[in-house]
Amino acid sequence: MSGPTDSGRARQLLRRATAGIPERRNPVTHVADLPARPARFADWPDWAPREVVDAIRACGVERPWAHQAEAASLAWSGSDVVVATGTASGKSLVYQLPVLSALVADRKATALYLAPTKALGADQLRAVDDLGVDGVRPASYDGDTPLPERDWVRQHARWVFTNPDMLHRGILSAHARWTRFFRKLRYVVVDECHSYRGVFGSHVALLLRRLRRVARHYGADPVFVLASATTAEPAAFAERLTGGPCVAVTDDASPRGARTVALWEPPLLEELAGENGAPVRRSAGAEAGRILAELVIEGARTLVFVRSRRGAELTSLGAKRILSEVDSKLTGLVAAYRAGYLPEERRSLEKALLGGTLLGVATTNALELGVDIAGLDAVVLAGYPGTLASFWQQSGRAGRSGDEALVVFVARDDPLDTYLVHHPAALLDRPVETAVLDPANPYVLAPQLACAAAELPLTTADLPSFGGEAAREVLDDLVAEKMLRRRPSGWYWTTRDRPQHEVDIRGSGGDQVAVVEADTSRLLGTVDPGAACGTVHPGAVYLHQGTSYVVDELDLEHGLALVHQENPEWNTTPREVIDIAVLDTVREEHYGGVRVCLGEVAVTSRVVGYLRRLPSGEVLDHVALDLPEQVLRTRAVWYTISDELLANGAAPQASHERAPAEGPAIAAAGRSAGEPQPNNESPSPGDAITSRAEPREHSDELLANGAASRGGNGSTANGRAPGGAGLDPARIPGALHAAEHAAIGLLPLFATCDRWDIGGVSTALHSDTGEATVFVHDGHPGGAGFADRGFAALVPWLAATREAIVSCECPAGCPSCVQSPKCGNGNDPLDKAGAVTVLDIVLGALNRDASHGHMVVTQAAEDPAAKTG
Ligand SMILES: Nc1ncnc2c1ncn2[C@@H]1O[C@H](COP(=O)(O)OP(=O)(O)OP(=O)(O)O)[C@@H](O)[C@H]1O
Repeated sequence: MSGPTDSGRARQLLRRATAGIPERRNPVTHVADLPARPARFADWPDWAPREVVDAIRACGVERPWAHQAEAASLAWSGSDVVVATGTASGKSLVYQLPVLSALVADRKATALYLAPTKALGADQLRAVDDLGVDGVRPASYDGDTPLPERDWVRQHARWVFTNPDMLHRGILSAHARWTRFFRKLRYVVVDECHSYRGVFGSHVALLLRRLRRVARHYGADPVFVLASATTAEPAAFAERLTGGPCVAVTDDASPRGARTVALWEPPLLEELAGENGAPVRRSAGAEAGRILAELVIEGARTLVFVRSRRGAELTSLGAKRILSEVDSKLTGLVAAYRAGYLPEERRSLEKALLGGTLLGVATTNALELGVDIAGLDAVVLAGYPGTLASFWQQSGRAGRSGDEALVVFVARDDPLDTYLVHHPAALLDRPVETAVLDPANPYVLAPQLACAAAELPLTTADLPSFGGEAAREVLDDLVAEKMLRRRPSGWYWTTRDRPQHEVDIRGSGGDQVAVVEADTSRLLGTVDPGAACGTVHPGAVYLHQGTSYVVDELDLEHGLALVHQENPEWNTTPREVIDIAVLDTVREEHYGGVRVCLGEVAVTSRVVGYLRRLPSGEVLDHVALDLPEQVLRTRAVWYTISDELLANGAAPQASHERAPAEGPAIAAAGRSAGEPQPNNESPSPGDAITSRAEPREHSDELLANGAASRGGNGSTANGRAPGGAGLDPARIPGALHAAEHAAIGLLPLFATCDRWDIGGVSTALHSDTGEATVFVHDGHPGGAGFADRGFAALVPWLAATREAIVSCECPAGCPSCVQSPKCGNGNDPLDKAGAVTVLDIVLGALNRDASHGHMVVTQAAEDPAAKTG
C-alpha cells in the first residue's frame, strides 16, 4: 500500500492549482496522503441464479468484493441488513444481487427502491436497466413520471424506483391501487440512508414503519436492505430508521486509489475591507472557481461541491470567466448543477458529465449522493459540507476509477472551517458521526400517525412500532382535535381527504415557492417556503443557470415569486428581526451564576429589509421590506449568566487559563462601547436589533460578495485568551452575540447538523430568563435533536468554540471566528474579546462543578466508529 508520489498525478494537479502563488501566501495549510488499498474478493454466492450473475459479469464485475457477498447473503437469508462502506464500494450490487435473484426466482415477486434524491433514483434505475435481466420490469415512479405511465407502473412494474416523498404522497396514500405490488413485496432498498437525518430523517423513519404495516396488511414481510456511507453505529442507526433489528456489514473490501487531500485557506485581499471594517478574505466559492479553472486547463475531470445553489452558479461562472481569458472554447467545459433545475436540464448535465463533454461541474450536494460518476481526477469542496459523512462521501468521488486523485478542501471564512484547516486531525482522523433523528418528535409523530390512520385504522398492536406511549398521547390529541375517531377496534381517520398531501416530510414547512419569469411564464425553479422571504423577497437578486434575475413580487399565499431578467452590479443580503420565547424548560442545571437549559421555544422572525452590496463587500444601501412574521416552535439549548458573574468574571479557581485584556480586546470594546443598547421592544430596520439571530432555513447562501472578511491567518497569537475579569455593561450585547455566532459555527462538530440547520439568539436581558442569555435552537418545527446534542456535549462544544475564537488572530472579529455569514443584523455589535470572557465565565462555572453530567460527556464524535471512507 502506498500513498501518492511527489511526481504523481495528484501532486501535479495540486502544483497546478497553486502555481504562481508566492510561498508567503501559500494557501495550503496541510497535505495528507491517503494510501491505496487492494481489493478482497469472494465467490459468487451459490443462491444467485446463473442469469443474474452473468448479467452482472457482462457489465464488468467479474467477482464480488467480500463485503458485497456477505451483505447480499444476509439479505437473501432474510435478515434486514445495512451495508455501511466507503464511496464507490459497490453498495448497489449488495441489493441488486438478492433483489434480482428474488425477481427471477418468483415471476410475481416485487421490490421497492428508495433514494433521497431523484437524480440518484434515475441513476440506479439506469444501472438495473443496463443489466437487462429478463422480466424484471424496473420503472421509476416519482414526480417526473408522466401520468399515463403511472398506471402502467402500478399494474406491471416489478421493481419500482421512487423516493420517500412519492412513497408518502403517491403510493401509501393510495395503497389499494398497488395491491398487486404490495402482495408480493420481497425487498425494500433504502439507499444512502445516512442522509435521512434531522426532521426529514424522523419523517422517513415513520414512513418506513407505515410501509411495513401496509405491506403486512397485504401479507408481505419485506426484507430491508440499507446502504449507507460510513457512519458510526450503523446497526443502531438502521434500527432507529426502520424500526427493526438490522445486521451491519462494515468491512470494506473494495480497492481504493491513493488520494492526496489538501486543506486550503483562501488568501486575504489586503486592498479591501469587509463588514464593520474587518479585513477581507477571498470567498471559498471564488477560490474554488479559480482552482476549478486551473484543473480544467490541466484536463482534470473535476467536481466542485459548493454549499448553496447560488454558490454553485457563481463558482461555475467564476471558472468560466477565467477560462475565457485562456481560450474561449474552454468555457463550454464547465457548468453548474443543482436541485431546483428542471428534470430535463439535470438529466442532460448528468449525461454530459458522464460522457466527458463536461470536464468541470460546480454542484450543490444534489450530486453528492450515489450518482455514479466515475473517473474523477479531482474534487474540490468549497466549505465544510456540515458532516464528516458528507465530507468523505463528496471527496470519495475522486479516484473512483482507482487512479491517484486530488481532494482540495477550501475553507470558508467561518469558525468551523477555519478550525478544521488548522486542526487537520479533526477532519481527517475522526470517526464519522451517527446521523441524528428523532421519530418521537411530536411535530413529526402527529402528522405521521394521521397518515398511518388514513391508510389503515391504527390498532393498539401498531403502537409499539410508532413509539408506544408517546404515540398514544399524540393519538389522544388527534382524537381531541377531531382528526381521528377512537373506536373499540382502533383509531380511524375521519374524512375522505388524504392527509398525506398536507404533510411535508422534508420539513420545509409547506409547498415550494415557484420562481417564475413574469414575461414568459417560464418556471425557473423552486425555493423552500421557509427560505422564501430571505431569498426571493422583492428586490432580491436570483441566479439561475448563470443568468441573473431580480424579484418583482413575492406572493406567499399562492407560493409564487415573479422575476425579470436583470443583471445589477450588486447582490442582496436579507436583514431579519428575531425574537425568542421560552415555552417549556425540559432540563435545567445550575452552576453558581450560570444556568444551562434545554427546552421548547418559539422563535418569531421577520425579514425587515435587505442590503444591496457590491461584489467588493461595499454596502450601497438598506432597503426596507414589509413581510409577514414567521413563527417556529422548536427545541433550544441556552445558558444564562448572572449580572454579578458578568461584571466580575470567572472566579480565579477556574481550571483553564485566562489572560488579562490586551490591545485587541480594548479595540473591540471601543467599537461596541457607546453603541445604543439594543431595544427588544420596537426594533426597526435601521436600529440595532435585540435578537442576534440566524435565519433558520438552509437558504441559498450569498457567496456573491466574493469577499468575506477576516484579519490574520488563524493561528494563536500567544495561546492565551484575550478578555478580562469581567465585562463592562456596554460590551455585554456584543460579547454574547459573538459567543452565540461562534457556538453556532462549532455545534456541527458535535451534532450531525450544519449551521444552516440551527439558529441562535442572544440578549443581554431576556424577559423569560431574567438574565443575559445565549440560545441556540433547532431550525425545524419540534426540533431535530441538534439542541439536545448541544446540551449533552456542552463542555466540549463551548471549549471548542472558545478555542476557535482564541486561535484566530484577527483583531476584532471576522468570519473565521465570530462573524456569521447569515447574521440577521449585519454582525453588529460583535465583541470578540468579550465572547472569550463570556465563555471563560461559563466554562469556569461548569468546571467548578465537575460532579455534573456535563463534565463526563465527551465529544459526541468519540463513538467507536467505522473507519472513514
Ligand atoms: N465487485 C466489483 N468489482 C469491480 N467493480 C465493481 C464491483 N462492484 C461494484 N463495482 C463498480 O464500482 C462502481 C461503484 O459502485 P456503486 O455505485 O455501487 O458504489 P456505491 O458504494 O453505491 O457508491 P456510492 O458511495 O456512490 O453510493 C460501479 O462502477 C460498479 O460497477
